Amino acid sequence: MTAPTAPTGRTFAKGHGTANDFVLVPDPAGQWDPSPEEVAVICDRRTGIGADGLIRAVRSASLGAGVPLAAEAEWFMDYRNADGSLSEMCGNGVRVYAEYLLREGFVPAEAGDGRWWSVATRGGIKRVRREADGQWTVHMGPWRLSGGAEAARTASDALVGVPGLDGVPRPALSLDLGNPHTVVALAGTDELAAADLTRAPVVEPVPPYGTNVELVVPLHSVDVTGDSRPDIGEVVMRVHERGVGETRSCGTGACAAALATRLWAGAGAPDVWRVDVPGGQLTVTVEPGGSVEAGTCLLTGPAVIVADGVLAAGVLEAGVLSAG
Ligand SMILES: N[C@@H](CCC[C@H](N)C(=O)O)C(=O)O
Repeated sequence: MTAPTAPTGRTFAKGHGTANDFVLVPDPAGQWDPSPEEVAVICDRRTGIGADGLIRAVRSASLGAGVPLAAEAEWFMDYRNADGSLSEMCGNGVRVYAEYLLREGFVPAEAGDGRWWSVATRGGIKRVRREADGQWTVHMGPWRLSGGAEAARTASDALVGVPGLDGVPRPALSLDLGNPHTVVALAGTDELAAADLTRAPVVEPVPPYGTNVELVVPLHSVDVTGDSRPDIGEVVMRVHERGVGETRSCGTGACAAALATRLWAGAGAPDVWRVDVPGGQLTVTVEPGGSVEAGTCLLTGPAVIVADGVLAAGVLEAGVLSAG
């Protein structure tokens, strides 16, 4: 059993992006390094606050001398999954984190004025921008097919058994968005609804660091400008997240879903994709200059802070003890 390290009476905020929800804990000086058990206690939906993940707001400079991130990004997003495991990146979380930093006054008010500024993550520096409608756009930085050129050629590098379906493993594509993803196309929305994501999909070969699995059904592409090249693609997605289970949305997963579907659609596929998730809608924009196997993309979606609170004294200690 790990001894609790958090002072009790700790404040937190609760927020979500397309119903992917987070507990945000301010720790500017980097004095609290929660154990996996403590994170799990906080994220428990019955005995804790309840969330898909915990975000610790830490000044990059407090991470230690020589951390190169501090010069570029004042704040580091320390992201933990609900089971206490670390992740490199969270696309919904970084938007909610940006909204939280702005609301707390941790960044100047001008950071909400449509300009780009930077947040540090384990997956590298991510630039964020608040749009006029209050949504946030994240420059997600580099993505790549985990299987490189060969995966681009075969359009698949893994097999996924989806619980609740016919038991036949489906071809899938692995992508790296800073964190790992495996995208599987299903035949239609009936299959998507029938998948049982209370159980983890079985991925072969087994990814060395685990993976988030996206089930997708491409819908249609729309030619808005009438030049016969589709301008917007649309895909519907459910996700099983590493370290959590099924969630109602995943921002990095939406990017992976859009990028895989775009590759499968072939030459002339749109660069802008609407991704419908159970918790809402996200937009993924593939930037020019990439190839079929690597590039950069943007993610746009909402970020909402819904509550502020104080963790009651003794909760972590009691939770960690009862979990043990
Ligand atoms: N929901 C997030 C991804 C969170 C991390 C993921 N579960 C992992 O372990 O990589 C998103 O919006 O991207």
